[in-house]
Amino acid sequence: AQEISSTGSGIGVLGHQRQLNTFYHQGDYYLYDTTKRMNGVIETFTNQGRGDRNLPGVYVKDEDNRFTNQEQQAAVDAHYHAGQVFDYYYNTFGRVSYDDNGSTIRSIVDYGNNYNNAAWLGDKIIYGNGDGRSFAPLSGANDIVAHELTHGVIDETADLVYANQSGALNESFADVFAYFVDGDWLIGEDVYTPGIEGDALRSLANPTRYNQPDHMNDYQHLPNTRDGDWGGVHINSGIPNKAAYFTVHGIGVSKAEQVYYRALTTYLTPNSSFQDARQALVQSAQDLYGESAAQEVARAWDRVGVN
Ligand SMILES: CCC(=O)Oc1c(C)cccc1C(=O)O
Ligand SMILES: [Ca+2]
Ligand SMILES: [Zn+2]
Repeated sequence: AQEISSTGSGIGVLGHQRQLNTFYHQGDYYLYDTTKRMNGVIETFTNQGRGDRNLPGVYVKDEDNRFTNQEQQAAVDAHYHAGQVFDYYYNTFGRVSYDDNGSTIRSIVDYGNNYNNAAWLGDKIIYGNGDGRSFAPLSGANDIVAHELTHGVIDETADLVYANQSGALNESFADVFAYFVDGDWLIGEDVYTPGIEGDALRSLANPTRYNQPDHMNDYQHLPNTRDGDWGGVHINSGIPNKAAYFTVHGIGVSKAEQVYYRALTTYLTPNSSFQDARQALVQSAQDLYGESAAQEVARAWDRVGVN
């Protein structure tokens, strides 16, 4: 049968026109992108609102290669933003997909019912559609897509244990690379509370704005349970997030992204603490850019009380 890669179009969650890499197969066009290097395929499924027992759901397809229906919007953005994040990691670090071995990036949208979450499940990403009040469909935010795929990168590199300080670092590195991809200090702002302008899930510039600590004096010792957010991984991440904000202002974003990538892929290990992260980042800055950059990174961590 004739099978060809093709270029389609679509409309995203916020009404943006998107150009899409699709695949023609037996009369239909699929959200299946084979244009990436080393056969890095990007494919998008819908779970049609069912739960995790039905993963990965069904391929998203369209008969005229124009994915313009309302119910296709979440899939359009999951596919488009996954391609953007693949390109970011390849163009910036030469990394081919989350595992640097060209693994398929598989996204599933329409997960669950009114699900206000997104998650990396080890080899796929799931996105809820939100309940329309707390969230619009979550794949509509490129920083959320970057955050989830970075969880994949982290698992394949430092593999930071998702609890307590290593877990807060896991969360922070996911937010920091989301910042590098999206370019602003807010996380999730494009889909968070669609009825309220200007707010976000988190802010790296002002963690306290969204009830996160930005200094060790306010580190929250919580139980390593689901109710304790695994020791506060989404709370205490405010401290390394603020250090990242100071680091970018110290050495600039182009150096900072190489320093963060080198720390993640060379020095950090599953049980790394905030202190270990400071050392890994200072050493990476020293390796790549010398003494003055290393001192700027050390200063950034001094300012959040991690010495
Ligand atoms: C920025 C993306 C993010 O934080 O996604 C999550 C949401 C919305 C709820 C629960 C967990 C996560 C996560 O990926 O850590
Ligand atoms: Ca953002
Ligand atoms: Zn996360």
